[in-house]
Amino acid sequence: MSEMAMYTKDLSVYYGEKQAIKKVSMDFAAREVIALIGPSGCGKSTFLRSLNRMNDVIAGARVEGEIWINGRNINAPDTDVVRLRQNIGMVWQKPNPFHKSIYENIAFGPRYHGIRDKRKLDEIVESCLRKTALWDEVKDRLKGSALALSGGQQQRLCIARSLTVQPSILLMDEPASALDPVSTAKIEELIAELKKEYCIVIVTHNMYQAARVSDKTGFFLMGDLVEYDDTQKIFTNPSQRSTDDYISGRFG
Ligand SMILES: Nc1ncnc2c1ncn2[C@@H]1O[C@H](COP(=O)(O)OP(=O)(O)OP(=O)(O)O)[C@@H](O)[C@H]1O
Repeated sequence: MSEMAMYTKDLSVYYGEKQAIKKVSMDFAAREVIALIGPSGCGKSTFLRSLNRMNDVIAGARVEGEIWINGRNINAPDTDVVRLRQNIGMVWQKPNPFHKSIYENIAFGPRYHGIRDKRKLDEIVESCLRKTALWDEVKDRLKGSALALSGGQQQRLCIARSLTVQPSILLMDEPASALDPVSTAKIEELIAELKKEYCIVIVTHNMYQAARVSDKTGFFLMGDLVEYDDTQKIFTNPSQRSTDDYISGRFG
């Protein structure tokens, strides 16, 4: 059996009276890519955000149920959310590098967590940029502004930034939807490479992308997890009629 990175048990999320996620139980294996798909408004981003407690900062949002990582329910009130977010990195739809140099974007997190030694920081910067295949493209301009990079490079920089604090899980909310096809292909190659080390949960509207990059796929509809299975099964022989309708483009 594959090693488990995380699982949810009866996870529900409410915005005020409205229930956006309905008792979702889902497991995520280490070193696998899990795609979350479904029509707009079905709750994919809400579910993803709850996995590293980002919904805590949304006014009116309330989370019920359990999320287990390393033998702890991270929804418990005594969870150290800063440490939790070290373990679970997040990459957003729109690249959001800091208005700082390429080097500082990567060094920021480790420095925040107490690493001061310049040689150690240099090592982290190089290794994270290598992991995201950016090193050769930027090694001669580490002091240059991150904002001068292309959109695709900025997104890979943001992925590199999320790796600096040694997470085991990466959450990605439509990481390539703002990028051109070549940059998208690079992000997909990167995901295939990163899954050797990390569990990656990705929300995508692009079903071809889900089919290309993921091992397992979860189909959400109106806050319910309708079906969760091997990606190949979901895209060739789903068990539920609504999954079939969605992947065949009959709605959504
Ligand atoms: N901050 C919020 N306050 C109130 N309701 C919200 C909030 N964020 C999302 N919702 C509602 O929760 C439901 C799920 O939204 P969510 O953004 O998670 O869906 P999604 O599947 O990710 O959609 P999309 O694919 O369009 O990004 C929707 O009905 C949405 O209107």
